[in-house]
Amino acid sequence: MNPTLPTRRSAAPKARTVIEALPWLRRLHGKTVVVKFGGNAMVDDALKAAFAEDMVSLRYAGVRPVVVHGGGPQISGMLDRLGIASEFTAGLRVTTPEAMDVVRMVLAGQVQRELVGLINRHGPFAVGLTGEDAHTMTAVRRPAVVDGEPVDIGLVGDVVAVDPSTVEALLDRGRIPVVSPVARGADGEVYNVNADLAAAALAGALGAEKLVVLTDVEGLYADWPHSDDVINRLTATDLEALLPALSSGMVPKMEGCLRAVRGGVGAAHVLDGRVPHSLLLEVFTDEAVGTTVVPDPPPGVPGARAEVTA
Ligand SMILES: Nc1ncnc2c1ncn2[C@@H]1O[C@H](COP(=O)(O)OP(=O)(O)O)[C@@H](O)[C@H]1O
Ligand SMILES: CC(=O)N[C@@H](CCC(=O)OP(=O)(O)O)C(=O)O
Repeated sequence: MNPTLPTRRSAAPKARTVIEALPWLRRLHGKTVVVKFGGNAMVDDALKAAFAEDMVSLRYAGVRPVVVHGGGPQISGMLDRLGIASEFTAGLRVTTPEAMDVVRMVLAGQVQRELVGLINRHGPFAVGLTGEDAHTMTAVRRPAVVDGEPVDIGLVGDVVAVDPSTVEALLDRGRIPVVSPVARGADGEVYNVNADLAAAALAGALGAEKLVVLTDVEGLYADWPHSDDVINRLTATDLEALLPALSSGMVPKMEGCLRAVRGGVGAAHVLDGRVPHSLLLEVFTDEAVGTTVVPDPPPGVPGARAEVTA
């Protein structure tokens, strides 16, 4: 017998994986999935390449993937190199006009270009744009809220309107849009938008099936930083109750998940982007990974309670 041919025993687990994926493939065919790739998850070249491969796999599987990328650490690195001070308030960067130039340059000129290049190694799929392009995202200046009080943090915007038609036209042509979280203001300013909130706004406007947020932790920890028990699943109401207790980068991330499911997105998932292909595991298998936020059940239907696993 040829030793390189798979035996019955070795082929079975692979076949099971394919069989498990079939109902998910059917359910997600033609559906839009918005994937937020956080700057902290872009830790090495192999992970970035695996991410690009996953986007192309989704596309070949008949899903319409849209990427919204972050780049917080990359912006901080460039600001440091240029000797420009930077600080965060409630998870949002205090953005002076000088810092805004750097934000725009790093997001649109560096991080977005790199992801577009990595995806396009597999074919002519990725097209980069920012929220400014064709008025895709319009923002208004937003203060941060600290202890219930608004604090001015400069040119930071909250997306108040999304015109998804450009992104939809790209998806209709089989492209993979890669969107930088920079938005135009109706007041003529350009605003720095947190990428989680930009992804949530776009997912809602596109009527996406899922928002998937790839970050540098396994999910939402129930008692961070004291323990690493991950909350597996929670409803929008459960999450709303938790929001005031959250800190740093998790504030906009979970606010984004809440806005997405309240805005009509089927579910929002926070996954560990440091684990190669965790996205495919979430999308195409029964495996419960990371934290899933689901819309509230309709009145009269018992809802799933928040579930925590160690
Ligand atoms: N409850 C929590 N669960 C998990 N991480 C938390 C929590 N609260 C704060 N964090 C912090 O939030 C970080 C993720 O947010 P952020 O640094 O903005 O990542 P990204 O670049 O992916 O948007 C984690 O690395 C962790 O340090
Ligand atoms: C207002 C605000 O904070 N904007 C973010 C935009 C990038 C971002 O959100 O990147 P991550 O997803 O990697 O954190 C910033 O300037 O860092």
